Amino acid sequence: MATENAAAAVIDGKAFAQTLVTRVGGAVERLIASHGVKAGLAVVIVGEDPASQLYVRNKGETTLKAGMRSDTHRLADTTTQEELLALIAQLNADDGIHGILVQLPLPAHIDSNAVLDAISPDKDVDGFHVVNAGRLAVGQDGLVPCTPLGCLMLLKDQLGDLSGMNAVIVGRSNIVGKPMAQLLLGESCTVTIAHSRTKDLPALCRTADILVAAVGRPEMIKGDWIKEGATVIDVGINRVPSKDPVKAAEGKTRVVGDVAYEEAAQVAGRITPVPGGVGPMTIACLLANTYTAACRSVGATPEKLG
Ligand SMILES: NC(=O)C1=CN([C@@H]2O[C@H](COP(=O)(O)OP(=O)(O)OC[C@H]3O[C@@H](n4cnc5c(N)ncnc54)[C@H](OP(=O)(O)O)[C@@H]3O)[C@@H](O)[C@H]2O)C=CC1
Ligand SMILES: Nc1nc(=O)c2c([nH]1)NC[C@@H]1CN(c3ccc(C(=O)N[C@@H](CCC(=O)O)C(=O)O)cc3)C=[N+]21
Repeated sequence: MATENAAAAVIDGKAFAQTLVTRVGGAVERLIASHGVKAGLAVVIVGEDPASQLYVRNKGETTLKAGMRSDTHRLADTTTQEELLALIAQLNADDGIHGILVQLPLPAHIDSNAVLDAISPDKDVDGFHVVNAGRLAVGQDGLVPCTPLGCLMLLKDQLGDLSGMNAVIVGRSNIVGKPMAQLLLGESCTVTIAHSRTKDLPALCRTADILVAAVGRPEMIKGDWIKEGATVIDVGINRVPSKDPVKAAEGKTRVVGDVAYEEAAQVAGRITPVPGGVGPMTIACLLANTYTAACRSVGATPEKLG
């Protein structure tokens, strides 16, 4: 039965992420004290996309906040694949760098898979290397993609044991949908992955106790697609014109998710907002992965953070 004026609990990813960054900072300090190693992250960005520049700046600032080394390599969009591969080889060989992130998307003249697979799997803090995808699939320790890892932390914090729950993931990308499915399967959820060819997506979504939206289409998932009381994780980051027509005409934008938040919040039990939900968790998990990689590089056991 629908409750009148029901409103979902808002999952505060921003606050959770801040706590996680603080915890990573403490663990980083202890690794310096015990092993003399300061965790270091290198971020590589090719080209001038303003949204990418913003993410890269946020990542750099948060990395420093956690007491880590943060190097940013800004390359022109005319950079050749060979030049990029040479930089990665140099970072792979650098003992002070434990994590390497190459910001996606890359310019069209560069083969992204070739670049991602050139990163040493032990430094692949994005978890995009085929070896880390394989480790996740077979349940071995590796590095897990940051966005799905952050979503899982929020879900476990909210719901505790996830076993037996029906999880529907909308989106099958290698960076979000597929690894999210592996993680939830690992938690003994019953997992369904939906995509652009899925039949009757609204009906499928209504079966979900856990609904993860990673589509890249602004506010596509409507309130009446959601089962009452479900937990909704909105991964989408979409820039749309500002609500104010004057500001919109000036080119001002706002960020919305893949879920129609206002109506979904009337039905869901819990929901992540955009902004302030999954996005900040992605950055916090990037730091956690860099710390984990730094520990493994010296044979230390990483502290449990999530
Ligand atoms: N918060 C964060 O930290 C991050 C947010 N994002 C955001 O998450 C979203 C998804 O990103 P990403 O996974 O890279 O996106 P991709 O574009 O790689 O994948 C989108 C997926 O959605 C599916 N899809 C597209 N249209 C529909 C539709 N009408 N019905 C059902 N499924 C559909 C596609 O299906 P098909 O395979 O059939 O084409 C595809 O599997 C984006 O908004 C992105 O900005 C991404 C990374 C990190
Ligand atoms: N190699 C690689 N790894 C990535 O992890 C990667 C990438 N490439 N390319 C781009 C996407 C996108 N992404 C985001 C990370 C944080 C926020 C984030 O912190 N968002 C805030 C602010 C949103 C805003 O206002 O713009 C929030 O949601 O609250 C968003 C998006 C990482 N990505």
